[in-house]
Amino acid sequence: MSFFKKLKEKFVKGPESEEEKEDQKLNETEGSDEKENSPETDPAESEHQELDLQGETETLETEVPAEDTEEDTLESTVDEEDDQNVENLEESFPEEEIGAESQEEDEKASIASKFKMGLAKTRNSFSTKINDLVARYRTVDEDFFEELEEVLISADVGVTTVMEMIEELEMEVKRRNVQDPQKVKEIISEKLVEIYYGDDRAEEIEGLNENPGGLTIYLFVGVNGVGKTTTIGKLAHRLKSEGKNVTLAAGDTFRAGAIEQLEEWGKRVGVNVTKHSEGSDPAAVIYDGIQSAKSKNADVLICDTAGRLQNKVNLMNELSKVKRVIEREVPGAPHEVLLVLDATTGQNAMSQAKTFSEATDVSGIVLSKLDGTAKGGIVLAIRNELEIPVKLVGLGEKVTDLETFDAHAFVYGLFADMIEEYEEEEELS
Ligand SMILES: Nc1nc2c(ncn2[C@@H]2O[C@H](COP(=O)(O)OP(=O)(O)OP(=O)(O)O)[C@@H](O)[C@H]2O)c(=O)[nH]1
Repeated sequence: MSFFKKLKEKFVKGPESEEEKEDQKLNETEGSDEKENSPETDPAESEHQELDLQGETETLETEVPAEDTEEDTLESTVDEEDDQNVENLEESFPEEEIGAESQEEDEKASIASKFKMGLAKTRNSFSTKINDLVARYRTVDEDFFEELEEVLISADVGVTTVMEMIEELEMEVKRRNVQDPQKVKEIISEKLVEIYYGDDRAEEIEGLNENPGGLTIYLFVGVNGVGKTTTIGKLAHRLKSEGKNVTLAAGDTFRAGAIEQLEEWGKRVGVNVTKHSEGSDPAAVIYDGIQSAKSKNADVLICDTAGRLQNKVNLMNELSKVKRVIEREVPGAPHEVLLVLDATTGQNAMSQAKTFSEATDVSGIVLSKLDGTAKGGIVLAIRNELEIPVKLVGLGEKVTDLETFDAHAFVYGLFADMIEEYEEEEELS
C-alpha cells in the first residue's frame, strides 16, 4: 500500500456507514438529555475540594484553586460528552467495540489535525518549494537531488541528516525505478519517518516514561524564554485531565518572576506549587517538592529549573545537585530530563541541546513553538544528530496545544495537502 494512503488511513477518519451515523445521532440525543438533567460539575474544582493543605512551616506551599479558562471549560464539556457517547454505545452494543474503535479514530484524527494546523507555516513553505521543484523537472536526475538537498536544508533538517536522506532517496528511487519527480514526494515522506525512528521502535522513543509503582518525576531544563514554564503548565493540565494527581516545584529561583509565573500556571491548571523565595537553593525546593508530593500521594511531580548558560560549570553543578537529591529521594527518578528548545531559534536550539546534554543526561526534547516556524525540519536534525528523541511538541499558545511527538503525524502535518492531491489523482485514474 502506498505510504500516503497508509497515513490517511491512520489519521483521517473514514466516512461513516449509514448505520453508524444513525447510532451516533441516537446517542447524541440521549447524551444531551442526560446532560440537561445533571448538575454541572467542574472536575478540577471537585478535586481541589478533596485536597488537603499541608501545614508546612519552612516551605511556602500554595494550594491553588482551579480558575478554568474558556478552553478548559470547553474541553471538560467536550470530554464529558465524549465519555457519555462511549457509555451509551457500550450499553446498546455490549459485545461490540464500536464505541472504543470510533473514539480511537477520533483521537487519531484530532492529533493529525493538530499537527496539520501547528505545522502550517512549515508545510506552506516546504510544500511550495517541493511542488515547485517537481514541476520544473521532467526526470529525477542529479540536479533534481541537488535542489532537493537545498530545500531540505532550508527547512532546518540539518546538513548531516539531509546528506543521509539524499543518499537513501537516490537508492530508493533507483530501486523502484522512479522516473517521475511527482512520485518522489511520497518517497521523501516515507524516508523522513524512517530516518526519524532509525533503528528504534516507535513505542520505545515516543511518550514519557512513568514510574508505574509510585511517584513519577519530570525534570525540566532549558534557557530562559524558550517556553519552559508554559510547557510545564500545559503538561500539568494534560496529566491532570488524564486523572493524575500532579504537583509542581518552582526550582527556577534565579530568574525574577519565574516563581510567580509558575504559581500562575498552578492556579490556572489547579495544581499545587512548592516554592521558596527568590535566590534560594533550587535543590532545597525540589527536595521539599518531593516530600510534599509524597505526603499527598501525588502521581507526578514536575520540577522547573533555572537555565543559566553563561557558565557551563555552574549549570552542570546546579543540575547535578538537583538530580542527586531526586535520585536519593525516589530511586529510579527522574523519569525524564526534558530539555525545552524553542523551534523558532533554529540552529541556536541545536547548540543549546549540545551544551545541556554535556551538562546533564537529557532523555528527551520538548520542542516549543513549532507552530511559529517555517523550519520544522529541526525535529529531524535534533533526533538524528543528537540522538535524543523529541518527546513533546508545542503547537500553539493554548493550554491544550501540547502533543506527544509522533513522526507519522508530523509527516502527515508536513504533507497534508499533497496527500489530498495524491488521492484525487488516484481516484481519477
Ligand atoms: N506559539 C507558541 N507560543 C508558545 C509556545 N510555548 C510557549 N509559547 C510562548 O512563548 C513565550 C515564552 O514562554 P514562557 O513559558 O514564558 O518562557 P519560559 O521558557 O518559561 O521562560 P523561563 O521561565 O525563563 O524559562 C510565552 O509568550 C508563551 O505563550 C508554543 O508552543 N507555541
